[in-house]
Amino acid sequence: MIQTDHLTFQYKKKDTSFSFPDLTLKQNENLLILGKSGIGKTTLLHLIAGLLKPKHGTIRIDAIAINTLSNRQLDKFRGEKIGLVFQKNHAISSLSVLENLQARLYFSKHKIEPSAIDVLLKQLDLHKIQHHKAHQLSEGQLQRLGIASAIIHEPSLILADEPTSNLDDENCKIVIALLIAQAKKTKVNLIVITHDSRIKPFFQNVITL
Ligand SMILES: Nc1ncnc2c1ncn2[C@@H]1O[C@H](COP(=O)(O)OP(=O)(O)OP(=O)(O)O)[C@@H](O)[C@H]1O
Repeated sequence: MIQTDHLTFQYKKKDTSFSFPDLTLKQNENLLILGKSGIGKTTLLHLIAGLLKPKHGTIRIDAIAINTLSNRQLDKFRGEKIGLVFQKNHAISSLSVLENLQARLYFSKHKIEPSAIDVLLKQLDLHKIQHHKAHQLSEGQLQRLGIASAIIHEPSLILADEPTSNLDDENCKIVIALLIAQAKKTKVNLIVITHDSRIKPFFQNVITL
């Protein structure tokens, strides 16, 4: 469950201030946030992820007002509860697919059954290349590794920043369907921000900034 109230933000040394519409997502609900380049989509996603602090307003995730947490509490909260899918891959290039996932799990301190890693590798069609180093992977494989890394620790919120903008139509559909299926399977909220309107039909809740 996510709720934002009267969120505003201003970057240091920047005149422009952002004022965001209130968002409410019940358990299992997904949201697509559209908007033209520079409107503040990534800023909003980073506020929800606790990577930025709002100037005013509140962000509640599972009833916890994250803007009241200390930086240390926030790091812990984010590591455990939030799965971030970035536009660019953040895989460690010298590690294999499997090692990247194990590293993500290690840092989240979350324990899962070893068989659950296998299941995820299969679901994301990464099992045959699980021992390949990240630097050997294609863009599509890296994108799927990015999704696996974002959800391996079973977060309660998945946030995806432009997950499809570098993908062709077919891979765009595959990636968005995977994200939605994963969110449904683990009964968590999914928020996607993009200017890629191809993915609009996949979402019931859509807002444009
Ligand atoms: N760290 C920063 N410091 C100062 N200004 C920033 C910073 N990050 C972003 N901005 C500015 O804030 C505005 C909104 O940026 P943001 O990245 O949130 O937009 P966006 O809607 O996600 O854009 P895009 O679709 O191009 O990624 C832009 O004008 C950008 O230049």
